[in-house]
Amino acid sequence: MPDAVSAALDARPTVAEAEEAVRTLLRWAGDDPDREGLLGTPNRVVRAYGEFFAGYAMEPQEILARTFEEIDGYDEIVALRDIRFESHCEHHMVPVVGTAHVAYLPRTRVVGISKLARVVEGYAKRFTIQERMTAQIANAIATVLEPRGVAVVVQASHQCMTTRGVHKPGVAMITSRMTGVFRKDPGARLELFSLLGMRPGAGPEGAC
Ligand SMILES: Nc1nc2c(ncn2[C@@H]2O[C@H](COP(=O)(O)OP(=O)(O)OP(=O)(O)O)[C@@H](O)[C@H]2O)c(=O)[nH]1
Ligand SMILES: [Zn+2]
Repeated sequence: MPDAVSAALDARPTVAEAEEAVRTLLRWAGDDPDREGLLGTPNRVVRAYGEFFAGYAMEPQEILARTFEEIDGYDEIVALRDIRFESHCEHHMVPVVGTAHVAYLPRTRVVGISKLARVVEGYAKRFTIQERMTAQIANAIATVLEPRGVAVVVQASHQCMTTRGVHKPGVAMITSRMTGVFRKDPGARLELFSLLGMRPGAGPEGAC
């Protein structure tokens, strides 16, 4: 875990301090935190934050640690498509919701497929930007599995663009990170896109 993240985890405020911060924001919004309907809200928000930001306590590289080597020479792409995730934009602290496609070309070992989805969760459940999250997912898989290549494609809708600011609903942000053969070999990339049901050059389908 990067030192800055683990230091921040160690220095977490108490529940009471976090609840007080929510009361301050309620007052900033123009409401009265002491009215009946809002009395339980600070504690609910603090518990919701525990879910939204569970990724800070996860170590995605450890999630990938259990691998299987008995694969009888399997040397084709392994791909997991449409992994839904919920994240939060680090600039506005509002939701980012989307899907990730994660693929790799194994060298000698594979990982349990649920672990790929857990790695997405581990990086999504933080304050982040989509580019960094995309790179972190790919880097973790590349580092631990040492495959011949990793590909991560993320498509998401950012509420900071849909519910405020520029107000552009229906806009999808698409990011990708390719390593190894997927970066170097256009044939491998084409095969990947065909497995994922994507046509190179075509527009994205099903924007969130
Ligand atoms: N590259 C990138 N930008 C993001 C992401 N999430 C949010 N943003 C953008 O971060 C930028 C922050 O810009 P600022 O000008 O500092 O903030 P702002 O005044 O609230 O900007 P507006 O959103 O344009 O109202 C905005 O353009 C957001 O759309 C992300 O995952 N990646
Ligand atoms: Zn934002």
